[in-house]
Amino acid sequence: MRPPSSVREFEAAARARLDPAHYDYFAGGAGEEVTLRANEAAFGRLALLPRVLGGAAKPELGVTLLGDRAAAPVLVAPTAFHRLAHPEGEKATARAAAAAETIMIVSMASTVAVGDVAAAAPGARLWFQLYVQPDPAFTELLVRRAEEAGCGALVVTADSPVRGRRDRDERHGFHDLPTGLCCENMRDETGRVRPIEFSPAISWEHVDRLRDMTSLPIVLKGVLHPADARRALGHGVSALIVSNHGGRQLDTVPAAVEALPGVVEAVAGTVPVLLDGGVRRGTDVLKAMALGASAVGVGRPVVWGLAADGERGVRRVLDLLRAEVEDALTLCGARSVHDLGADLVLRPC
Ligand SMILES: Cc1cc2nc3c(=O)[nH]c(=O)nc-3n(C[C@H](O)[C@H](O)[C@H](O)COP(=O)(O)O)c2cc1C
Ligand SMILES: CCCCC(=O)C(=O)O
Repeated sequence: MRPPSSVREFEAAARARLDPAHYDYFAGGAGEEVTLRANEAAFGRLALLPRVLGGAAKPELGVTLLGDRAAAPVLVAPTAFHRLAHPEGEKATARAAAAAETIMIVSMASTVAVGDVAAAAPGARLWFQLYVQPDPAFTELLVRRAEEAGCGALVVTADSPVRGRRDRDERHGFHDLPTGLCCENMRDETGRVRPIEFSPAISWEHVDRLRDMTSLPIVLKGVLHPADARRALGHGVSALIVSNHGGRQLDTVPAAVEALPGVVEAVAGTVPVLLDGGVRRGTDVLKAMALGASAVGVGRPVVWGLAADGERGVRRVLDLLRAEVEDALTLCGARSVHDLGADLVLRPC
């Protein structure tokens, strides 16, 4: 059979393969899914205003983020439970990310322990995503595991003081991983798997504690308000990810790309600003970068690739997006992803 030739087709292929409860877990959002829809729709409303006669034979797509090089400005956003999508789970995703020469942010809720992900994918550039746990000693254990696995950054998710309310999961009664799968990073010293806890009282002090705990760069994920972006700069944060968690946390917040310009303006070039949410095409990547993002993350597209065809599927999703970015860049008359300015994008009035 012909391999899918777009992220959309990968989603259809994944849907056909997955248990409906698992598809809905991956696909769904919080509440009325207003934000989930908005993430993609907002990219559609932005028009590109290309330049002509300015291209390069081989446009520059590579970016360096916190010392890690990515061949294209498309990272693997952290998503949980990859073994629900494919038996090889995060190992397959990491191998594909390594082959595509991009950075994978491993979810704390991975179904393969971060050390085993690293061991399975030599050469992979991994960052580790953390939900601060109410037990500080356990949080520290997770940080040490990420360090030992060779992760290059700690991505602290700030948009989830509680888990978002997702009707699709309620409808299916999907609350736990099936027998045989678990969040492997959550084993304590005795090997017992702890449940992931959310921390309603998570605060800037937790970021300070993490800053004291590790020399890894800290990336704050889930920032939408410019005032929070400014505040983060005073807490030793090395990068920000503008994200609404793919519409899975607080519903009716703005689309990620709509919140991006305010955050970019607030940090004024002091730290890189990344974006995730709704990126499905190379043109979306260009729009985000024109509005000031240093790179983007993709969540569901990677899961669709994994569910459709394991490592090969993820590799193809990442390669497709890379090829689309290259194509769009050339059609926009730009030589490099570093040359894009806000004048490339016409915003609706
Ligand atoms: C199935 C799924 C699981 C996710 N798990 C996590 C997670 O464990 N940690 C986290 O910080 N974000 C998680 N996210 C949010 C993603 O990192 C990212 O913000 C979002 O998927 C981006 O939107 P996109 O799916 O439209 O690309 C998850 C998203 C999805 C769809
Ligand atoms: C306990 C795992 C949470 C994963 C997550 O962040 C999500 O489903 O959005």
